[in-house]
Amino acid sequence: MSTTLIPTDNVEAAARARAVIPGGVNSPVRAFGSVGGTPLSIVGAHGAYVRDVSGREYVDLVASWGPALLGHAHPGVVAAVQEAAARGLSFGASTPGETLLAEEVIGRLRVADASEIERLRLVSTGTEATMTAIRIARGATQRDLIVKFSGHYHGHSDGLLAESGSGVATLGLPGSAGVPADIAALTLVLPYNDRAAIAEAFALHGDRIAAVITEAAGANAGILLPEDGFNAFLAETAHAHGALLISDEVLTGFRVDPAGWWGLEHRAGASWTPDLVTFGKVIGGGMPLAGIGGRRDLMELLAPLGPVYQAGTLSGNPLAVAAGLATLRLADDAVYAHVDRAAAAVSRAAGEALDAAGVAHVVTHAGSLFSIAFRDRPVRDYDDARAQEGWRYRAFFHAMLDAGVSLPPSVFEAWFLTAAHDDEALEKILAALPKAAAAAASATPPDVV
Ligand SMILES: Cc1ncc(COP(=O)(O)O)c(C=O)c1O
Ligand SMILES: N[C@H](C=O)CCC(=O)O
Repeated sequence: MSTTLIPTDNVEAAARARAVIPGGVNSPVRAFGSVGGTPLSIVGAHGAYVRDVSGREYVDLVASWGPALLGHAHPGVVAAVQEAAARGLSFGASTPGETLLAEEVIGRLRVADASEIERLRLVSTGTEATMTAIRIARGATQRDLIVKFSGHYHGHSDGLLAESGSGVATLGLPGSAGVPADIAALTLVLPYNDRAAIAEAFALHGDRIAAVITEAAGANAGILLPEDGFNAFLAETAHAHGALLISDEVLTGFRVDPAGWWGLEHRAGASWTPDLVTFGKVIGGGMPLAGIGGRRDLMELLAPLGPVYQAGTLSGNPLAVAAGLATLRLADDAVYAHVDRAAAAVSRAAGEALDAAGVAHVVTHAGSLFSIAFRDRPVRDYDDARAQEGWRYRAFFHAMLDAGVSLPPSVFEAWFLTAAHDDEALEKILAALPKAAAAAASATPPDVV
C-alpha cells in the first residue's frame, strides 16, 4: 500500500525515495554524491526558478542538465505540448511533426553550406543516440574498435562508461561493473587534447578503428575545451584511416549556438565536418528526445533501408517532438545572445568573488557553458580536472544553496544559464557569490580534521 501524501520537506522526501528507489534517485547525478547533504525534491519550476517540496524557490543553474534553454515551463513550449497531448500521447506511427523537427535541425546545421548532416533519426535519450551512432559506424566500416576520451560522457551504454565523466567522475568510479570485459576491450580510452596519443592509437590499430567519438566540447568533467584545431585533427586522422568521427552534441547542440558547437567553430572559420552527430537535451525542450544526424549514405544504413537495426516504441514521441520543435523555433538569435551575456556575467562575478577570497581557480567556457575548477592552472584533460581541490566545491555549493541558488551538485558538471535568467535572477546569484567564495576559502580537505 502506498501513501498518497506528498512529503513537505526534502529530508522526508529523500528518505521515502530511498525506501523504494535505489539511492533515492533515477539518475546518480541527482544524489548530491560529492557535495553531501539532502538532494532537493522538486515539485515545480518556472522561468529561472525551481521550487522544492518545502515550497522554497531557488534560482536554478542546472536547467534540467541543459534542456531548459528558454527557462522552465516556457508558455510557448507548454502550449505546444498541451495541444499535442490533446491530440493523443503516442501513436507508434510517423507524424508530420517529426519531419518538421528534422527539417528544422538540418536547416540549422547549414552553416556556410558546410554541413553534411542530411538525415536525422529520432530516439528518446542521448544514450540511445550515441549507442546508435556507434552501431552505424561499425556497420559502415565493418570494424569493431571505438576511440573515446577520458572524462567525456556519452551516456550509459556498455562500451562508453570507461573513464567516463559526469556521475561516473563525481562518484570516482573507473567505469561500471556489469560491462563484459570483451565489450570494454573494444573501447580505446585516450587522454583528451593529446594528438600524439591519438596518432599512436591509429598507428597501432588504425585498420580496426570504426570511429572516434568525442564530445564536441567536453562538458562532463567540468569544461574540457578542445584546443584550437583539435576537432579538425580528429576528423582528418579518423578519415585518413577510413574511420568516422562522431561528434556528440547531446549537451552542446542548440545550446551554445543555433547550430551547436560545430556551428560556433564554423562561424569562427573551422572547416571540419563530423560524419555523425548526436543530439539530446535542447532538441527535446525538456521532454525525452534525442537524435542521430549524418550523411545520407551513413544514415541510410539504418533499418528499414539498411542492415543496421535501431528502433523505439516511443521514438519521435509526438509530445516530445512538439516540445523540441517549439523550443527550437523560439530559440532565436536574441535567446542565444541573452544566454551568452548571462553566462558571462555570472562566470565573471564568480571569478571575481573567488579572487577576492584568495581561492585558486580557473573558469573555463565553451560558449555559454562554463565551469569552475579549483586549481591555478588551465584544465586541458581529465587528469587536470581530477587534480583540482574539488572538495572546495562542496562548501561553495552549499553556501549558494543556502542563499537560494541551485548549482549543479558536482564540480564536474557545467553551469547552465537560460533565456529566463533576468536581472532579478542574476542579481540573486551575484549577491550569493562572495559568501560562497569565502566558504570555499575556509573549506578543509575531507581527510583534515
Ligand atoms: C555529451 C553527452 N552525451 C550523452 C549524454 C547522455 O544523454 P542522456 O542522459 O539523455 O542519455 C549526455 C548526458 O546525459 C551528455 O552530456
Ligand atoms: N552530465 C549529465 C548530462 O549531461 C547529467 C545528466 C544525468 O546523467 O542525469
